[in-house]
Amino acid sequence: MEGLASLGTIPKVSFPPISSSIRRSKFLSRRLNCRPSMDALSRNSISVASSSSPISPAIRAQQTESEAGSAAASPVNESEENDLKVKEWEVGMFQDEVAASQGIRIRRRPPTGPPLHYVGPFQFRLQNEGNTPRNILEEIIWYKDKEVSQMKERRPLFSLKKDLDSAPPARDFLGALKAAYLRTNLPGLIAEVKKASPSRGVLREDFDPVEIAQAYEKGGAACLSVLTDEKFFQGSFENLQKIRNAGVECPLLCKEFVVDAWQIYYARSKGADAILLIAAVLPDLDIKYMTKICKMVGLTPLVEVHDEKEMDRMLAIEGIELIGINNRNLETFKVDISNTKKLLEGERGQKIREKNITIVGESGLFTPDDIAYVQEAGVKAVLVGESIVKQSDPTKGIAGLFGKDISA
Ligand SMILES: O=P(O)(O)OC[C@@H](O)[C@@H](O)c1c[nH]c2ccccc12
Repeated sequence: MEGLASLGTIPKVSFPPISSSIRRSKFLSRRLNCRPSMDALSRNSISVASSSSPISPAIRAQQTESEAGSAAASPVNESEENDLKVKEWEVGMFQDEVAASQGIRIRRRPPTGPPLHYVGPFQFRLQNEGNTPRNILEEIIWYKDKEVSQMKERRPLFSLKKDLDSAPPARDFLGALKAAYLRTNLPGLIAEVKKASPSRGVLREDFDPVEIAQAYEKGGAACLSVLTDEKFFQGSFENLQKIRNAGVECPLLCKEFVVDAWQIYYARSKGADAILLIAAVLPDLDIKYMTKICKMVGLTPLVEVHDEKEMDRMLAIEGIELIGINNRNLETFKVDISNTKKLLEGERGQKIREKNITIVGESGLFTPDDIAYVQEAGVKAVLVGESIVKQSDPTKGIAGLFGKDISA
């Protein structure tokens, strides 16, 4: 399992009963709104991931890469295409099972609708219970899944990779946070360039991302976080690029909802220095694989957790150096800064210190007392948006947040 991230091939298994293969193909054709060929229907041995090696978007990115490479040389024929689609369906199925076994409630994409012959009350029931997102995070993730697959079609991985050489060099995000802590004896600030959010609406009407970024830098921010999600947060990759190209020296976190390793390459190509990975969305294998991809391309992964279970999962993974504790529950929007304290207490806190992991307190921080509270709890950095972005002068907003000028 550990080595899965680096493998180029996926283990082959056979579907024992031919009928289940046919069922899957039919099911898939409904889901994909296409008809699988007889070839795919009659095959009882196709290449899929075995359930002992749950495949993730991470692996899909690898597949995309090799698919992209081979597509140029030889066009994929119909039966191969069908096999691929069957495989994708299998992959999705295992992904949700694996995620659920790790306590992840967020489903990566809507479950397939009811079989076509189901009518009347069944359709009604299934639509409400299955195919509607259960909360805002799930809604964002389902949308992101579609958005990313469209973006991938326009910019396949192999072409994206070529851009990495010409991307502005990655800077040391974690190093900047540590240096700020040493310099000020206060948590290093990741100041967020955030126009709006689903829970708070528009935070700032006159939103000039570069001006805000420069004001944050002037105010003593160690790093910046730039929302790139357009639909729910009114952010963009254009903002990220503009800030980077304007010469802002603070390392930049790409604040995204990552569901596919492709997004990591994309963020780097746009000049990001770090990227968020959300444990409530990504199973362990994705986190492991994606952290490796991040390191390969020079991005610092910031892994976000919001409860004990997610923290324990991340503490069991080797090589994680930066963990954010979100005080906002992304499923309910409830904000409670005592969450940071709760997750750093007792043995957990001990383990975090032993592993020398830097903890970021995220969300709902407004006053010097809030900062002191999370610092006391053990954080060495904070991620702050609303309270500083709303100030007419965000530079002063930072001084207000810390109760003193931290720029010197
Ligand atoms: O505006 P606030 O409450 O200071 O929060 C900032 C940041 O923590 C929040 O925007 C955030 C934390 N994790 C996220 C994941 C996705 C989108 C946004 C977030």
